[in-house]
Amino acid sequence: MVGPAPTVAATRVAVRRMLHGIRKDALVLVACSGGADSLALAAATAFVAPRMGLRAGLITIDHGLQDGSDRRAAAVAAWGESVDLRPALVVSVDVSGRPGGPEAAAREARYDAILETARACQANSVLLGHTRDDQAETVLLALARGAGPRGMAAMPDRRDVEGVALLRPLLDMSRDETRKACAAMGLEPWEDPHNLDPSYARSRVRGSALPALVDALGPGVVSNLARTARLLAQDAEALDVLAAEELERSKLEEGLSVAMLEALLPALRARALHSWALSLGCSPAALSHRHVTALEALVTSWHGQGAVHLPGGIRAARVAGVLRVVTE
Ligand SMILES: Nc1ncnc2c1ncn2[C@@H]1O[C@H](COP(=O)(O)OP(=O)(O)OP(=O)(O)O)[C@@H](O)[C@H]1O
Repeated sequence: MVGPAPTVAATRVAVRRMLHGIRKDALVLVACSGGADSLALAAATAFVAPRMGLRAGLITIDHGLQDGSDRRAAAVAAWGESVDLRPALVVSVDVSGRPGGPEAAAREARYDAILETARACQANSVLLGHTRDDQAETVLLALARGAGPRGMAAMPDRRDVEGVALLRPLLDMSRDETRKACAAMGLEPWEDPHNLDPSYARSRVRGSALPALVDALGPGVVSNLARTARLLAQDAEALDVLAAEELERSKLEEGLSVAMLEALLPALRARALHSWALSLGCSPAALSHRHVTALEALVTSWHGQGAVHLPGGIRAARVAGVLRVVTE
């Protein structure tokens, strides 16, 4: 008997590993754009989930940004139904009026819709088709933007967002492998024209910067960048635990002890201040490196005068040796 092509088998193994331990009665949703990565992922899930006693459905988002995007989304959902991914849902999103560039706005609208839909249909996990190549591109972009170790830690293979687990089983596979898996299954992926549009930074990284690095340094660059993300994620996790302990120690009734913060190593101080700002209600998306640097300056400057404006209308100031929220 001839088994599946190696790339098809690899996607199935990756999905099986990720789904291992998920509650049997739970619904798993695959987020599928119709592109090669998420199509290979959806096909693998359709194969693996019933054999593991799990129910799996599909969600495809119509961003409404291209002519015919509604027809394409409907075709992806119809394919999902045909392979027993049920429910197979099309969700249309409005990307206008969101902060950031068009790419960021579409991503934010997509994640909001995916999480909302998952909760509405009581799916506690969503599978996403990011590959090693996506991970390498994210690391390069974060490096070039000075996003620091947190940004370069890129995408975790698992992240829990208020009761929904976002799972990325294909992070160890290459885009080339997902293309080959689709071809081996006779599936025709959709090519997103945005992926080639040089007005998007990620497209330029995908189309020129990363291939140039591979040319200069060899094909191992992609997996090395992905490995960098994993190593930084481990470091970030350890530092976050330490910073949380220091933050607790620095807490006073009316704010944070400046003396305690000053005594911390810079990496721990920045993390503690970041967590503190989040605990005050700043949104993670809006809280930038710039805000944290300004908070640090407030702590470590000789006079510690002035106030830092944080997202969400929050103002922090140093008042008599205490970093506190000020309302005046
Ligand atoms: N329109 C969409 N509908 C549903 N899920 C999506 C959509 N766009 C992206 N996703 C999910 O997010 C993942 C990453 O998408 P992104 O566009 O960043 O990468 P990609 O490499 O182009 O992925 P793909 O080849 O699957 O489109 C996809 O694999 C998919 O799981």
